[in-house]
Amino acid sequence: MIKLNVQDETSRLRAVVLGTATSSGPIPKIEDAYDPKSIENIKAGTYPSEEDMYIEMEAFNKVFEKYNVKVYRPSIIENYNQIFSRDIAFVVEDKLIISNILPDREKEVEAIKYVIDQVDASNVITTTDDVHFEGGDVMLWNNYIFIGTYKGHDYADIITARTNMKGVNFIKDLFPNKIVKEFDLVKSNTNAKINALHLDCCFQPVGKNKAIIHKEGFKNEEDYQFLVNLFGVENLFHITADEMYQMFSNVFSISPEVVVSEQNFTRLNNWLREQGFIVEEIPYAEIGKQEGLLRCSTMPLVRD
Ligand SMILES: NC(=O)NCCC[C@H](N)C(=O)O
Repeated sequence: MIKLNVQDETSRLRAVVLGTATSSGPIPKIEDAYDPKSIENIKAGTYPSEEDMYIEMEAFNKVFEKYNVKVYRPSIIENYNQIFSRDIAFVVEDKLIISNILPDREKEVEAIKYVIDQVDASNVITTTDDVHFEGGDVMLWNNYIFIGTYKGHDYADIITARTNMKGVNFIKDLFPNKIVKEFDLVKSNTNAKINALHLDCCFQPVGKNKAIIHKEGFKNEEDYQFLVNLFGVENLFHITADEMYQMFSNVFSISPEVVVSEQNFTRLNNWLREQGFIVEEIPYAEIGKQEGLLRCSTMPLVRD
């Protein structure tokens, strides 16, 4: 049995699901892609190859090995993209909540069934189809659960909107002891530089009191101000639209001291080191072409 425990974003990681690039399938047709950065790369002929993505994910896996983290991989579904494990389910305290994910990605859940089966069934939470959330939008931070959402009336037409207010309220009801704070995010189906696909695409805490943030990813200035007040402006690393596009906020914490980051994120990696972090740099830019990066590729099960 796996004894789930996740209380925040950065405590020492002990067990994690890491997605897989194996048999991720051919280059999708534009009409089958579900984020603007993938579409851009399909059009430009620069969509990443399975081989390149495999190499990047193995580099990530090596870092987990180095830190003795138990890694679970999804079972392989032939020709199906299973890279971004973060979104398909997520752990809050001792509960594993199965996402109602974008229908195009639904089969990804089957591939981690063998992991779900190792969790006490009373701690596995599912919900009805109208309640939407994806793990990239959900973040635990001490007494808070932060949730990215999209409140526009055109929600159903926005393929980059993955968490609705029914999803936010479901989590609120499930964890009455937590303060659930939702953030209305800026979305674009067509321009990745103005698309905060999930909360972790424009914001993420690191260490014990710092965070990476893209102000313009938040539709309401008050939401951004809320985070400035909570973390303190001196503890925030602000990223530009281009840096959001490169996915600077989607690094991944192995502990409050150790952050896995992309090797080309020079400005961020220097800041992290100045703050005293150990930065484990790996290549991940090919996977980044699908509008997800390191946090998106993981689903933590146990943190100390
Ligand atoms: N948490 C994340 O931001 N996950 C990235 C998912 C990328 C994938 N192309 C998607 O659109 O679902």
